Amino acid sequence: MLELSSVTVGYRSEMVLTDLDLAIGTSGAAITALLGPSGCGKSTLIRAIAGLEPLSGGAISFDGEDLAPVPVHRRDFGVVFQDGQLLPGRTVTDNVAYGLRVRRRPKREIAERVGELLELVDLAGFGSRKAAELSGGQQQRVALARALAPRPRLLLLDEPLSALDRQLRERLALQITEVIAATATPTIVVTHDHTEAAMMADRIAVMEAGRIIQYDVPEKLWRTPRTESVARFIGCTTICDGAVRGGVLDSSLGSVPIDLPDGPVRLGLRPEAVMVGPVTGGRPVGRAVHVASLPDGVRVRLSTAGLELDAVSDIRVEVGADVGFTLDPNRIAIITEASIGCR
Ligand SMILES: Nc1ncnc2c1ncn2[C@@H]1O[C@H](COP(=O)(O)OP(=O)(O)OP(=O)(O)O)[C@@H](O)[C@H]1O
Repeated sequence: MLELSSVTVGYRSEMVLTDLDLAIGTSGAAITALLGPSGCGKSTLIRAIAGLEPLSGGAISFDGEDLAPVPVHRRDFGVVFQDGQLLPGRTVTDNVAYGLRVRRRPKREIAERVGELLELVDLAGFGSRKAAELSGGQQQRVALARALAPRPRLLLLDEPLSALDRQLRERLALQITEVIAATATPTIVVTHDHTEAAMMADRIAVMEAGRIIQYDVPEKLWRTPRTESVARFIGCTTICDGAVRGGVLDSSLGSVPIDLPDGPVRLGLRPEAVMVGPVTGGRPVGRAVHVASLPDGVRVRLSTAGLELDAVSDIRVEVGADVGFTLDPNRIAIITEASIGCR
């Protein structure tokens, strides 16, 4: 178990992490994503866990051992940064072997382990190539192999995919999770992309302004974001209040059956939770103010009940037309810390 209690870290007088608490299970190949907007302190947190930033307050422990007196190289944590930080003029083999050489492992063991890892990251046969001669995706796979070579007890990945193009990112995200599973290494991966977080992680810790505000399995995070800002961060573009009575949710955006106890609720709506259809009796109506044809369907911005609402559509919609819409109760997010108003 990695436990952070009241962790505070600052640069000069400005505090970046303030009283941050988080407990992460570290058995097997569990992957935790650290998700949050740019500048919220994700990299600072990873660096603090790795021992690269001193704490101004609080404590970090691993399996009950306080890490304060344990220097970086004794923590047995593997770290991969955004740009891999390989030794560019050295071979792939030298790079992967680096951590084993500094630990003075026998030559034969190093050769075997390097071979095993290059196989695992799909770079067998690349051992004698210079790191600088590889593509960005290949370099990140070498960095992953290098971090895993000494069998770390925790792997820390700081935005390992952010320098790569989207298609490659998705492929590499899956490959990284396979490698982590094969080596059974507990991992924390930093990302600002919630889809990437869900592709890779078993649990997601959402960070905002130097604190963890929610730590949940992905399904729970999508369905029940704790605050409006978490809801917006995971893609809800409209926040609206409603009330449940007798299994029916009523709001200014219509009524839908829902499996929730009676009482006021606050909804977060992603475009996928709002489906456009023809204007028929009983269905709420909105005016299309913007229409975009995306690869996975038509996205419509509706003006209705004094607010703007993003929706998806299977039918052709013209800007300025009135259309009907319905909420999909299975895709609505229910914000657990409620207050009143629609925006
Ligand atoms: N070495 C440093 N010296 C001074 N301030 C720093 C330093 N490193 C980071 N900061 C500041 O700390 C805050 C958090 O930065 P950090 O890199 O931890 O955030 P992040 O969530 O990882 O952001 P991003 O997603 O953009 O990488 C920012 O305001 C940043 O400017």
